[in-house]
Amino acid sequence: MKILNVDQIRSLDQSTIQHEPIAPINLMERAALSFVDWFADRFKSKHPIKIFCGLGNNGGDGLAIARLLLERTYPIDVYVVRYAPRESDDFMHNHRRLKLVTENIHYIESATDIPTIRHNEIVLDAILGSGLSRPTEGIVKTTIEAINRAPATVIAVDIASGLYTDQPNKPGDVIVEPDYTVSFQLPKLAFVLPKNGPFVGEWHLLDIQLHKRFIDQAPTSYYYTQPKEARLLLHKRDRFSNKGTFGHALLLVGSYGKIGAAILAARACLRSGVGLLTVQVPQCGYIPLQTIVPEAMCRPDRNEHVLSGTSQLDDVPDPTDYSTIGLGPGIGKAPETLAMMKTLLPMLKKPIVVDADALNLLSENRELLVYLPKNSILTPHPKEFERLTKKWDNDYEKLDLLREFTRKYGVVVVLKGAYSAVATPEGDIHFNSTGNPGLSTGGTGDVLTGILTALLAQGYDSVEAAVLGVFTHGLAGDVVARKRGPIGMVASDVIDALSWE
Ligand SMILES: NC(=O)C1=CN([C@@H]2O[C@H](COP(=O)(O)OP(=O)(O)OC[C@H]3O[C@@H](n4cnc5c(N)ncnc54)[C@H](OP(=O)(O)O)[C@@H]3O)[C@@H](O)[C@H]2O)[C@@H](O)CC1
Ligand SMILES: [K+]
Repeated sequence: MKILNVDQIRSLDQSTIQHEPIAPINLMERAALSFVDWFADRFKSKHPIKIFCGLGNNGGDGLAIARLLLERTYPIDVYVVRYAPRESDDFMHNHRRLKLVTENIHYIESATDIPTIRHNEIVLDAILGSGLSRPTEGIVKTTIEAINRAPATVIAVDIASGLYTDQPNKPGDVIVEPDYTVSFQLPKLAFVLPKNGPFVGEWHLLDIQLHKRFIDQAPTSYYYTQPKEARLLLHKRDRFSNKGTFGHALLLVGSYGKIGAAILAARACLRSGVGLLTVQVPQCGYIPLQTIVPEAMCRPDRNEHVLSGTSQLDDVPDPTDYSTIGLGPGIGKAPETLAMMKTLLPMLKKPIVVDADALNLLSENRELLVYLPKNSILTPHPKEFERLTKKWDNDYEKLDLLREFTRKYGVVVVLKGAYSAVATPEGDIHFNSTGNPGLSTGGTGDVLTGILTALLAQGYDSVEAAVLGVFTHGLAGDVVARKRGPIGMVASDVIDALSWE
């Protein structure tokens, strides 16, 4: 699913009006109706609802919603925040219609007009929407502060008032902090950026049938991976295939005290469809690996405690023996392991997966970055990515850094976190839609490395592997969280819940 910018959203609105065709006021009515359907489905008991409206079309939405809620016998009070002398046409139209059916319309011009909001009430925030052009101030700011202090449930219509759709807010900007954001048709970039968490809450999209052809043709570099799209990436298996068809992966993983990482990556790799798997671990990992993961072949390293590259069976692994390599989980940063990377990386010709301490070794030895084969997948969490690049001031700067890095080295970066971002060498960014806070536990990154290594070994293109792998990893996390709650889950549960259907 595409994520469009604020100008495109405005043009999409116009394109729908022209091509459907539909009158603007009827499009607003459709948006309000879908909002009220969503609301009535969720909030069955008729708690008092306070609807705060601005003077633009977001306010117009609020007024239309108020009328439709009244029709469904919800007790409503409307508060129009009069911050400017002019209202939008569709605001005025809905204002006239609402005045015909209720007297519960109040006007806020100064702080004393702001009502007390109680805990059993519901607040709808329709003060400012995607038309935000400057920080909130004056009576708008004071009203937002009152909403944020209130113990009520707050629902933002389209987007929280004061939050920019696709540009950074300044620290100290006053923005509504909703429990829910209910928006229309397409996600906004603001919804998937970590620092915006308090200003978005749980977000939902309502389909208001905006012009499909416009959306299909609109250029963008931001995407949000939906289940349907992820499923389309999955390769079908031929009845006559054999284990050779699905590749032979090599995992270079583990060190003394971190053999668990090796085992998790290996198990996840096997559960993600790899044909054959060889795991090279330091000698101390040989017995646990062979015992716990009998499906994998094991190359014990000559070194007892860390990976040095040379194995007891033969010398440095010959990359041409393998479809791909997964490098990093649990390897530590020993000089022997760095030496292994220095020997191995220049020998590589096909994309590999790089995670954890392999990333940290790369950030401490940046001259090695150029040896990463094109389209390799790097899976840093934000701190690791910061070490590879530099500190950023806000999430938008982080996205720029991501794009700069993937273009420069021709690699795919999976930046892990809520809505993990898959950044491609072409500069596109795919935000993931699955996953939950339960995945922030030791070992889940090792599981992801195993998954991505398996997909590359099976011949998936790197971007598709990253998008599908991250999606499926998050989905498995969601299945576990539903059963145990996010608090009770561990990385092994995620492997057990992996499903490739
Ligand atoms: N597009 C779609 O697909 C659909 C859109 N719909 C709805 O339309 C909404 C967008 O409407 P909108 O463009 O009228 O913008 P909105 O935010 O209501 O107000 C803009 C006004 O506020 C002003 N203003 C700006 N910043 C300010 C500030 N800090 N403090 C005070 N004032 C400020 C700004 O002033 P200006 O920048 O012009 O000086 C302008 O006058 C969208 O969010 C959704 O709810 C749905 O109905 C249907 C489908
Ligand atoms: K709003």
